[in-house]
Amino acid sequence: FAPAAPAASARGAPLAAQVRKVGIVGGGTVGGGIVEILERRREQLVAATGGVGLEVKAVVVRDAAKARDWTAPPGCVVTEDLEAVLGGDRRGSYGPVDFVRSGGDRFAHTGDDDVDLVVEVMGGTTLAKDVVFRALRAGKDVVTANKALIADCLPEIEAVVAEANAAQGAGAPRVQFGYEAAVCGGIPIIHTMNTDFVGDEVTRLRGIMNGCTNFMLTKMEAEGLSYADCLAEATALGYAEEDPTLDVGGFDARSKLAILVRLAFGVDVDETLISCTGIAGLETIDFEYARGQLDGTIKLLGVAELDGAGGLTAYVTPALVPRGATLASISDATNAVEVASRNLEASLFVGRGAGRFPTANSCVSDVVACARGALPEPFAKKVGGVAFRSDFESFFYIRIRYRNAIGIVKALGEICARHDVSIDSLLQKPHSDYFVVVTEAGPRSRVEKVAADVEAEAWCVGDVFFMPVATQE
Ligand SMILES: NC(=O)C1=CN([C@@H]2O[C@H](COP(=O)(O)OP(=O)(O)OC[C@H]3O[C@@H](n4cnc5c(N)ncnc54)[C@H](OP(=O)(O)O)[C@@H]3O)[C@@H](O)[C@H]2O)C=CC1
Ligand SMILES: N[C@@H](CC=O)C(=O)O
Repeated sequence: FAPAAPAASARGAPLAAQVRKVGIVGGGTVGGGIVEILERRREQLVAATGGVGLEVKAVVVRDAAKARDWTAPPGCVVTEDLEAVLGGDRRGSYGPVDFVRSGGDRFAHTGDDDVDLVVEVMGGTTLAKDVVFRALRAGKDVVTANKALIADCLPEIEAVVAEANAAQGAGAPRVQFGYEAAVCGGIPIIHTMNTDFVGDEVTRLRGIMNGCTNFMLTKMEAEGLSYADCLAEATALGYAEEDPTLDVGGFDARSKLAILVRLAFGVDVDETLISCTGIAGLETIDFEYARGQLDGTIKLLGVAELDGAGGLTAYVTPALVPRGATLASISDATNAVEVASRNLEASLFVGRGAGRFPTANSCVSDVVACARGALPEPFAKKVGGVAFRSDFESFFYIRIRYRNAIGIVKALGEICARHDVSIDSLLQKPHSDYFVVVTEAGPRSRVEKVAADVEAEAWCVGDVFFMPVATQE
């Protein structure tokens, strides 16, 4: 596939010498944004692709009769029929590239209308998997924002991309797979990890990887809004997943972390083995202790680090973040990823992690790279010899609600001693039903045992909540 040199249009902008026919599966928050950007930036994108026009031929939705907050461009159908996008076989070729002038600067194909680039932005891991795999097997490039799907079956996707390329035959273009939007929305972290760290050795990744929950935590802390109100607002703004349990349960961040682990460390980790705690257990009192007693705030973090002894730990959890740490200042739907590495030492990537245009922007970047035949290989090579460990070490914050009794501190001390957990400090706001224990550094598994034993005490009310205390750097 060799794009021809662009000609100039009457308005001075380059004209499409060839056309990539794009089919989008999903016309919601992200899909609508992609349609809008491709239309708004049509001429500039022809220049960016080196003369290849991007024509959206079909947008597949669940309910074609539903009113949309975006407009289908001329020549594009909005349909419930997946065949409009998946039909046809593009193996070995991108098909005819002839076009005729059809009005303005828009060009239409004289040949078949089979889509040759599929953008999957419907979400889910069942039908979406069929869409992605079928498209790849038919020799179509695929761009997706679907981290749940990638984390769920990354090795399978890798195999299907390889299979699709083997079927292309000598001299035929590569079948490309792009997923920039799948991790941290608008931050170009996939491209960066795939290209800019190849000569480096990453030792730690730490970040805020879910926009919905960061938006919620920001609102809960700053405005004292309820969990339910914050989630409703995040949903209205297009940040939440169709099933918001994925956001608030930490699972969405876990999927993103699993993908980054592969790119940064060359290790495939079964994401279900990654310790994952969401934000549902947090209470107003935790923000009060974080702010008042511990000079910090609370963020949902994804962390992955080498332990220096051939092991890799990874986890998703709310964490107490010191006020002076960079991550403490990341608010609303913004995401941030800190990367510690041997050559670059400390790098920080910050940007919008969710929402229509930040996410659609990443999809469009992938579409343009596909049109230029320039998407890098999707997944960094695997390395051997790194063992994944699901337990991890940290200082911990443990919040306990209690009813008054004699000997609580003694009992707590005995429980901690039993599980080899060393107490750094005991904190209590005056006249509070709660107290907080901050531990010295130790494994999470021991703190979990302390929490279970405390919950069994007659003076303990409800569940014990615990989270790591993040380091400043
Ligand atoms: N929103 C965000 O900020 C981000 C989202 N993502 C990912 O992007 C993907 C899409 O998210 P988003 O746009 O927010 O989701 P939406 O729920 O807003 O949109 C989903 C779209 O897919 C369509 N759809 C769903 N099921 C089917 C089906 N069975 N057949 C045909 N069409 C179907 C829906 O059709 P209909 O409209 O008719 O119901 C809708 O148009 C997800 O994988 C998500 O994780 C990634 C990064 C950020
Ligand atoms: N629900 C996700 C959307 C982007 O990935 C989030 O809030 O981060």
